[in-house]
Amino acid sequence: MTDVDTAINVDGLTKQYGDVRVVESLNLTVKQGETYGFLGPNGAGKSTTIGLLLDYLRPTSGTMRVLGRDPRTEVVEVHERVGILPDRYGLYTDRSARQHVALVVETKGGSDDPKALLERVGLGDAVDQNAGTFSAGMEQRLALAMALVGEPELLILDEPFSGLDPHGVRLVREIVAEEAERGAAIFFSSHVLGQVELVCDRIGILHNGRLVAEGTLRELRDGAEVVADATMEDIFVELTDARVDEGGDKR
Ligand SMILES: Nc1ncnc2c1ncn2[C@@H]1O[C@H](COP(=O)(O)OP(=O)(O)OP(=O)(O)O)[C@@H](O)[C@H]1O
Repeated sequence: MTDVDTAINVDGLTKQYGDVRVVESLNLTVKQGETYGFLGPNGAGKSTTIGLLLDYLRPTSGTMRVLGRDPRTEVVEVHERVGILPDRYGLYTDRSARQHVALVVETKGGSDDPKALLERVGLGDAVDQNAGTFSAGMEQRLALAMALVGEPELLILDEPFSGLDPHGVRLVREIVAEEAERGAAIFFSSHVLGQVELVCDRIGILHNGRLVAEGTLRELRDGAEVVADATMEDIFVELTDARVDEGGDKR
């Protein structure tokens, strides 16, 4: 597969802190236009992987390509073309939602209408409200609007359902589907397994920094020795618990 066909390509990626490898020999490919769910228990290494892809962190070893570019040497080009919802983001308490989105539009040199993007994420009534007055769910919706600026070729979303009520969860799922329909690749981490099951083309399960399973829901079901109608949660528990038992400890 050439770089043109791949949104993300990771080869032998390792991140080590002291003696502890939090991401270990990770190989991962996300195709153009694909929706890929990146799952794993708390501390599995999902945010670290995302941090490496976006050059927030530097790997110990391994190579990466994001939209054909090396994030270590071409970070500006990568960030221009990727819509990012990080796990932790800082909002300006004294700036409105509109100002936040406008800032991203300006940075990316785009022409999006901030109000339209905010309406899309359900913040139509809070366009000119300061982010300092926002609830956690409203902050998450604003961060998503910022990620959507410029119709990015790739969306990297770290826990996009975090803090959202059921309406918000459904909205994010619909937005992910719409973005995929437009042709964007979407790589997102999540613990909301029912939603992952509904929107992802492929799913990767990370455990203790290693990819322990990858494939379509059907392929994961077949590989996990679970019943035929097993849910994503059944598969997740089976795959990640088994590994803990094998290893004997849960770091
Ligand atoms: N700066 C650091 N120094 C040492 N260890 C770190 C550092 N940053 C992260 N870790 C460890 O790396 C591991 C992976 O963390 P990471 O945040 O990537 O997990 P995650 O899969 O995103 O978890 P969660 O689902 O809880 O968000 C954890 O054990 C964490 O304690």
